[in-house]
Amino acid sequence: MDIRSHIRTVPDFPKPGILFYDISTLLAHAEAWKATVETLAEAVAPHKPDLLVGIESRGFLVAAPLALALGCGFAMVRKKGKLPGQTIRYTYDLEYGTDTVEIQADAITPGQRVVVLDDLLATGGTMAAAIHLLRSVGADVTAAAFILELAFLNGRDRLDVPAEVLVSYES
Ligand SMILES: O=P(O)(O)OC[C@H]1O[C@H](OP(=O)(O)OP(=O)(O)O)[C@H](O)[C@@H]1O
Ligand SMILES: Nc1ncnc2[nH]cnc12
Repeated sequence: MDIRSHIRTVPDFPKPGILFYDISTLLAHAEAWKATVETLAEAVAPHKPDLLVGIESRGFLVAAPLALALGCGFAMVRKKGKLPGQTIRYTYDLEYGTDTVEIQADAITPGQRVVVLDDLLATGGTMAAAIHLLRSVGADVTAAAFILELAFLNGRDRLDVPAEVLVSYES
């Protein structure tokens, strides 16, 4: 299955000059989406996760079916202000401004092996922040995994765990 051919690119979204990589078309194609989840499951399984974590929101779409395929639990890293109970927050720099991610303090059993999922690796800032947050609640983060990476933005350089990627865009 050619997963790349099911990812749509949309110019000038969300602002002029940005090429948006849209996974809606991949999600809508039953066979391509099934192959995506199965291929990611093969890539992630060797990292032996106890738990998968998805980053809001497109990361949830990837991590939840993968957790079912691998027989793992699933936990959420969310944008701030959306999780009940005691939470831990981490604020990180974006190209312009800052963003804040949050997790429930009891989402991880200390020492659990965690693989973090997102749809797309761009600058790596979001994934690096999620990994920082997960470690602060005791996770042993063994890998990050993505459907696609924008390799020309060098997001892997911001990660200190292996990154599993199905489709790489070089330019
Ligand atoms: O590597 P980075 O430069 O940090 O960018 C990647 C992040 O950007 C997108 O999320 P977005 O904030 O657009 O939210 P969404 O998933 O809710 O659409 C994408 O889903 C990643 O989480
Ligand atoms: N170019 C892009 N397309 C889709 N999602 C993104 N998140 C960060 N950069 C993106």
